[in-house]
Amino acid sequence: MNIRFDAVPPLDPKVAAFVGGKHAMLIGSAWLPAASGQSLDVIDPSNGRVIAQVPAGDRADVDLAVKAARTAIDGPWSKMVPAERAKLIWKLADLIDANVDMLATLNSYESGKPIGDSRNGEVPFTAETFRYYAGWVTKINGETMTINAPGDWHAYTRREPVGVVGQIIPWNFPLSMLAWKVAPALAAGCTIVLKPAEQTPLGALYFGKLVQDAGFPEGVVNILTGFGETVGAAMAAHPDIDKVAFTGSTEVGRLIARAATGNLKKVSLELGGKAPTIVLGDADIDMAVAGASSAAFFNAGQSCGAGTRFFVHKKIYDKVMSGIAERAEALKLGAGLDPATELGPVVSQQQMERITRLISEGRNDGAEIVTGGARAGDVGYFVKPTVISRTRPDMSVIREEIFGPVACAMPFDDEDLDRLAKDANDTEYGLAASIWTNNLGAVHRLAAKIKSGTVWVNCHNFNDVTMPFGGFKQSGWGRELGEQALQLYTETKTVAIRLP
Ligand SMILES: NC(=O)C1=CN([C@@H]2O[C@H](COP(=O)(O)OP(=O)(O)OC[C@H]3O[C@@H](n4cnc5c(N)ncnc54)[C@H](O)[C@@H]3O)[C@@H](O)[C@H]2O)C=CC1
Ligand code: BAL
Repeated sequence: MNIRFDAVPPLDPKVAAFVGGKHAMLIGSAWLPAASGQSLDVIDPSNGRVIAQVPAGDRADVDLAVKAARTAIDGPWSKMVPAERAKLIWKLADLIDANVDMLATLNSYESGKPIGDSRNGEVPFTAETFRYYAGWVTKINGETMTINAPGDWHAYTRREPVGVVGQIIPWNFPLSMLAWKVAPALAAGCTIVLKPAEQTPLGALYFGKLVQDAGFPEGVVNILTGFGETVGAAMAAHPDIDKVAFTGSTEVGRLIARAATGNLKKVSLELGGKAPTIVLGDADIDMAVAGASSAAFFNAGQSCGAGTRFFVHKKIYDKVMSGIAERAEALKLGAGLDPATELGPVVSQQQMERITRLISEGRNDGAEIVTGGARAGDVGYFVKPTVISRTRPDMSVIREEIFGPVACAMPFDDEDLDRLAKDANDTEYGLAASIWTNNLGAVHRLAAKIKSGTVWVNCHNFNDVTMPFGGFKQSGWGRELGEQALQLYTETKTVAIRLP
């Protein structure tokens, strides 16, 4: 399997100037180095080279950013009329669109994902998310109640911003994860301390510049770079942060939930997944093969909704498996910035080692490696798109979130929907699932039985800003996107008035 290294166009001079410039954190209206003076390296995952250095903040920087966010929520931000806030959020969306080339390049450079996915998918989705929540600002209403008590009463609820929110995001979708958190929080009237992942801080820092260009009051959005164990942990434990929102591993989600008990801050968590992909006997095979391949290989499998446990009816199993393997072998591997790349590197050496370790465990446990099964090349962090057959429910490839381009499959021969749902639910996770069939009865019965926040039918990894996304079981707490995300960032206050 060849990896193209020679087809990366030179960086646009404006992008090169930003990447090569001195990076600082946005705190209030100032761009500051870490109080400790420390920095961390940002790596190009296609070759392992350092492309930039950003501040490695710690608790002192978190304190400063929280103060700035507190001042902003007590100040001009809370006094701004909703329509004015909506205009600012809309303007930010327009600036994201206007800077699509810069943002897409930064996104693909630091994460390794194909530039087409950033340029045509993630960045437009980011802008759309801000536009959608700009629309909500003027529609966050309370209710009036009819009271069950003698006398005259007027009772109503108010929806108020939860306050200063800490938002900790991952590297797999650096810009859309930012938008899923920042946009509804701004719409609700909160102020924000945002921490991008240490692997992908550049897009978030450029976003900070756009926040300033849009004209947000100082301190409404603060952006801290640094490691999870320092900046992230300090945010989770901070006594003056009212809510923390996190996307990442279930392991860190647990740490955050524990740390947040200090001041009982509100917590929302979007964690791991191990999505079942159920292909029934009547499925359109071409559609299922294309969809299941994309479920496993999109974003190099670094998606919490990725399809990783394929349950395929025995009568079409060989056809589906050979179709997925054929597609895997045809994928063009290369740097994210090469426009022809279909599968980029995974984000880091650590992730590459984790993925290849799990593949080896699958092999040692007796699964069949149909294709792939190892690192690709010896430069950068590429993993061959891998198809693993004849897996068993007890294998670590089936139990653990792999977060790499790996499809694991097992056949079934009895279309007993209760049994299928039981197998699909045999995981600690419950984020997403997909069903491939034209049998409407089976669709609705399975959709009701599967314990996951999203069930896709004849599609996978389909997210829309209107559709709530989040997990059952150990996949998290709360729902992002749609109207439901506003509940994560608002408190309901009841006002009951006995009329004189
Ligand atoms: N649900 C999702 O979308 C994601 C799931 N993951 C899962 O996590 C696995 C490991 O990836 P990692 O990058 O190590 O995930 P992670 O959970 O360590 O990192 C995600 C974010 O959490 C921060 N963080 C790390 N430790 C923290 C702490 N103690 N307190 C507060 N914040 C902290 C990181 O700096 C980053 O911003 C992946 O293989 C995958 O299974 C990773 C990224 C996204
Ligand atoms: N974490 C939400 C988007 C995804 O990983 O699929």
